[in-house]
Amino acid sequence: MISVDEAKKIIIENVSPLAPTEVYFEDARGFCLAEDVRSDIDMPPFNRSAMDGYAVIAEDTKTAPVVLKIIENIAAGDMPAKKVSQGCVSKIMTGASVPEGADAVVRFEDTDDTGEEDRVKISKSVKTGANISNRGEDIQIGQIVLHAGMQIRPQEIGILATVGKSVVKVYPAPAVGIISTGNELVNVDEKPSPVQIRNSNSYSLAAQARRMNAGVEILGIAGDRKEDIVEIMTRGLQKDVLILSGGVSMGEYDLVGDVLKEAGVRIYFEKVALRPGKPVIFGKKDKTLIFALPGNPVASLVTFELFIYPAIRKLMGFSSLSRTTVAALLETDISTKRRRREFRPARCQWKENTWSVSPVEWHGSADLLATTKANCLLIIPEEAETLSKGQLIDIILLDNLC
Ligand SMILES: Nc1nc2c(c(=O)[nH]1)N[C@H]1C(S)=C(S)[C@@H](COP(=O)(O)OP(=O)(O)OC[C@H]3O[C@@H](n4cnc5c(N)ncnc54)[C@H](O)[C@@H]3O)O[C@H]1N2
Ligand code: MOO
Repeated sequence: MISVDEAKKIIIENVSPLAPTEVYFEDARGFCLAEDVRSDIDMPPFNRSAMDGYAVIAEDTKTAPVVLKIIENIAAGDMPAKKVSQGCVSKIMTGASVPEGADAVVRFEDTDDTGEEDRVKISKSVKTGANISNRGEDIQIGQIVLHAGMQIRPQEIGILATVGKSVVKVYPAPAVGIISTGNELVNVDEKPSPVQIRNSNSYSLAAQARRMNAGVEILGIAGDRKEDIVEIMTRGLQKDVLILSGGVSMGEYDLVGDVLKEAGVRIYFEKVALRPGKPVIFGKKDKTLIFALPGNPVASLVTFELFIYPAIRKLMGFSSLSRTTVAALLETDISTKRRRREFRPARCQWKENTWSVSPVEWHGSADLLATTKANCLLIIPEEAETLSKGQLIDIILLDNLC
């Protein structure tokens, strides 16, 4: 049996990024940029007022309070028409172009009314450059503003808009197919008999993959007969990633491993030293990555986050592949089972300048409801004999906000 780290390493070594594709920039959120993006403009594109006020010659304000003559009113988007000369000012709004001659802006709050429409009293002196953002101080024309490999978040979308890059090259998300196996499974809208259960794994797995932007097709339920699994798997092998759930342990009807081998899938591993999720298969056929996960819903959820998450991140061109892990203070003692690395549903919160974590009440690998109370997985190392309240422990954050 291999370790979690070895399993991850094998997966990562056997995944290559998908070929980049062009998308409209508004659709690029969450994807990894596949090209450097340069600016076609300076930002700001002109010397710009950062405040509503008066464009002045700083020298004229030295003797403030001083009364100066207003020669123009410049709004954002206006081209200034007049040069500011000694003794004169232009009224200017935030975002407007600073007129020739002016070298500072005095805020409205630092002026007083004179009672005359074309005169203003400057009550406070300003230094040269005050309240002016200089042309090109943020971005210079030709500068690389976004680098290949960056994740496109809302702020990168804004930069793409700023530099007029409406079509951008990204690594696409994979097409994912999901098959659940098991004679006991029924569809969501059916009432299970006393020996049946509803298929939940297909939907939680689909949601996990969709949250990464993947295109998902739920391919259906295959009964525990080789022919059933083979038939539905043929469709799944067209995908970039095929996920199967159930039928991977030691039972007489656990046929997934055999079916994969008979279909010519190269199997890299079939068991990993972890809890929950020991029986987990990773294989590959042509370009398709195949993950066969244990049927127990928490094992399915955890093995997705541990193994499929990094595989999809790599397909999508990212270099950071795993979910965020942080150290947290354990709030209770925990008894360990040892030998396999354990991942327990837990709840963390930011308290007194540190993360604190407690395991949630959990009845094992089938208890999916417990995970709805969790926002992280607490990691119990293979070798840990006991874990005590107050010690630092690694946790994997499952949500953006905890
Ligand atoms: N003799 C052994 N038995 C088992 C072992 C073992 O090492 N030796 N491992 C156990 C572990 S650990 C797990 S996890 C399970 C994994 O079993 P399978 O992947 O073969 O899964 P199934 O037997 O098909 O199902 C297990 C459990 O999960 C329910 N299930 C299955 N599919 C779904 C679904 N789509 N939605 C919701 N629930 C599902 C299923 O009804 C079972 O209750 O094996 C142990 N046994
Ligand atoms: O490891 Mo199984 O995955 O306990 O439930």
